[in-house]
Amino acid sequence: QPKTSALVDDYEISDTVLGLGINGKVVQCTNRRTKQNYALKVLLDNEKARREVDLHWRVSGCKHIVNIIDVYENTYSGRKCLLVVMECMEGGELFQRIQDKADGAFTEREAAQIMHEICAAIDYLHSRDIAHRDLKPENLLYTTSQPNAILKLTDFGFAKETFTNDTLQTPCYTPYYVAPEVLGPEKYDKSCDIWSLGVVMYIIMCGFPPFYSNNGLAISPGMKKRIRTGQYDFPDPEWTNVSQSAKDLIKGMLNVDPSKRLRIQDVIRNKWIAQYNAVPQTPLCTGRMLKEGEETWPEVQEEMTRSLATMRVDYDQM
Ligand SMILES: O=C(Nc1cc(-c2cc3c([nH]2)[C@]2(CCCNC2)CNC3=O)ccn1)c1cccc(C(F)(F)F)c1
Repeated sequence: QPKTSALVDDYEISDTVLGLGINGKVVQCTNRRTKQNYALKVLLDNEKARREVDLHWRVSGCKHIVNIIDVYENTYSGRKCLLVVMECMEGGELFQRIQDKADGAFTEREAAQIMHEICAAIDYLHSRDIAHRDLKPENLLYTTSQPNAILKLTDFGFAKETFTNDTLQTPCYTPYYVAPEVLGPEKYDKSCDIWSLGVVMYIIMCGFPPFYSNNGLAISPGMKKRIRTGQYDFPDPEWTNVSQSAKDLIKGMLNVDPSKRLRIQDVIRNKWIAQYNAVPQTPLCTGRMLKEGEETWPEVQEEMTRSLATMRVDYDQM
């Protein structure tokens, strides 16, 4: 039910560009009446954009998902656009906030609390049979730069419904000739999100990614193999003081076999996440490592983007 009145009657669009999404550009805008700032995502109206908006709108009520305020369907220079007005996340990206902390101020307990927030968003999606499929650092934003800011997930450009047509799965209806792939190929889409959760948690705990290409290319053949075979470790000294339960949780999320990988219910029930307030306040070196790796951070983002693209293709073919 997008509005067909002109967005510009209600909002003034600023030329402050907040970022580029998969399907469109994000700029700041201001409500003419309330003078409140919002983020505006401009999408060319097509099937992909309709799916993004529809899925995002469905889950917009979750506390840890960026809320949609309004959607307009306007035509600009003869092109139909979908204009998505969202709450303005003024706290910036997750890893920028961790990097800006004073040295030694970021502890394992804070890391657990952050993971709890991200898991709440993924649990909200997966329990509604929606997979995000693009969970990565630049899609995790804070509401404000205050200490009590809330972390939220954004960009539903690759989100997908994962309903397994379980009507066929109940024994009385599954005709013997139904091919296995008809019974729910989508079951692996959710495990994409769990793998991403594992990578994000690994970086939160130490400030560098578990997988990286060592020859400067965005994705070296070696890196793809290391991801498929789960070749990563917890190198000292950065990981020396990190709890075993945190390491075990990461192992469960980075399991190379998607069918053996933890489900979101397993993750949020895990003690380290469920009782994040009881996690030891061990200082982590994340902020320092993020600062040291600041110049190569765009490559880390690029590698994660490519790994996700490969995984989406692979899982769609399973
Ligand atoms: O980005 C900001 N506010 C924001 C941004 C978004 C947002 C939506 C999407 C994105 N951002 C990205 C940008 C490129 C990286 N991926 C995410 C692509 N896809 C989206 O769907 C939503 C709501 N408020 C912001 C606003 C004011 C100040 C600041 C800063 F803190 F940087 F000063 C940031």
